[in-house]
Amino acid sequence: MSRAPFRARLADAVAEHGPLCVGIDPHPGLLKAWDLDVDVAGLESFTHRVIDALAGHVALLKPQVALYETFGSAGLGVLERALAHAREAGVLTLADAKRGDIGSTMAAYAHAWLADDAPLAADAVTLSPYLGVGALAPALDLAVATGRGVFVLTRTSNPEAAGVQSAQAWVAGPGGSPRGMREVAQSVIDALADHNAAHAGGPGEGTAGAVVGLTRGTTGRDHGLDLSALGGPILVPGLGAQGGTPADVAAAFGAPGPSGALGADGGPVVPVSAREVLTSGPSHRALRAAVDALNGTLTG
Ligand SMILES: O=c1ccn([C@@H]2O[C@H](COP(=O)(O)O)[C@@H](O)[C@H]2O)c(=O)[nH]1
Repeated sequence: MSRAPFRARLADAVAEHGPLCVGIDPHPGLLKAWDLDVDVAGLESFTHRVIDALAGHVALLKPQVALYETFGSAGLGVLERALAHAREAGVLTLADAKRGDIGSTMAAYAHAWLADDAPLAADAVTLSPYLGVGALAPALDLAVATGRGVFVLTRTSNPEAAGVQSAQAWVAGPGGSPRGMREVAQSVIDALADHNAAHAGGPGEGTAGAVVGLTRGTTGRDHGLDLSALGGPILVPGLGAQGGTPADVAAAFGAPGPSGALGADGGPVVPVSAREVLTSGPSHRALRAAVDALNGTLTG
């Protein structure tokens, strides 16, 4: 099936609804707070309620795959039906699966989340680059072919990540040309930028997005990364429950552009909130009000 590139579809959705991505994170405590049992039926009710409340109201929904996997095959069944429901309701989905493996196994992960005929296909998937960005090629290639997207972890929002992601490494550029010493997180951004540059103006334009977390060391622009050449969307987790604020988003990524999308360099920049929005549920009206309030402050 031919569809517009994910980045263009995301930019349109952000222009229509605002930049916020809502995480669907059905933690046991949230199920209980919504008066649901902590079982597969509760998981299903919670998930479909979020989709019914927010489809047509938010740019992107991000189900957290771990919270479905924990229920085994029945939980993955709930996720499969949820992704189909979201597709029918016309809202973009990002499966937060953080996959990454050697190339031959990566091809199976890529098919699972990004192929047209895959039961769990989403509009985009999160990937981990710590087996090498090159090992992610099957996912990047399939995303280009199917008009889907990937978001690769670069600087995550958790404090434990600094030791690996901020380490200095000697890295080669395209074709083995010397690039020199780089922070690991920046070297991942550089590789994603190379991928996007190779597809500029084509059907895979902006396929490679980056995850740049909000809360660790972000005051002003001191996430410390040069995102100017990325040419893809940026997912910014850490808003709300992890302590990040809309002011931190603006300080780190710049003021909203004319379409309401944050960030001048590439983008769109899509801040994520799960628990802060979800604790306002289960009423549809309250969930929408929480999204409106956050989108208002993010673009205000
Ligand atoms: O660096 C990262 C990458 C992913 N996440 C995920 O985003 C949500 C955040 O949930 P909140 O309730 O808004 O804190 C969650 O699914 C994380 O696994 C992240 O937080 N940081």
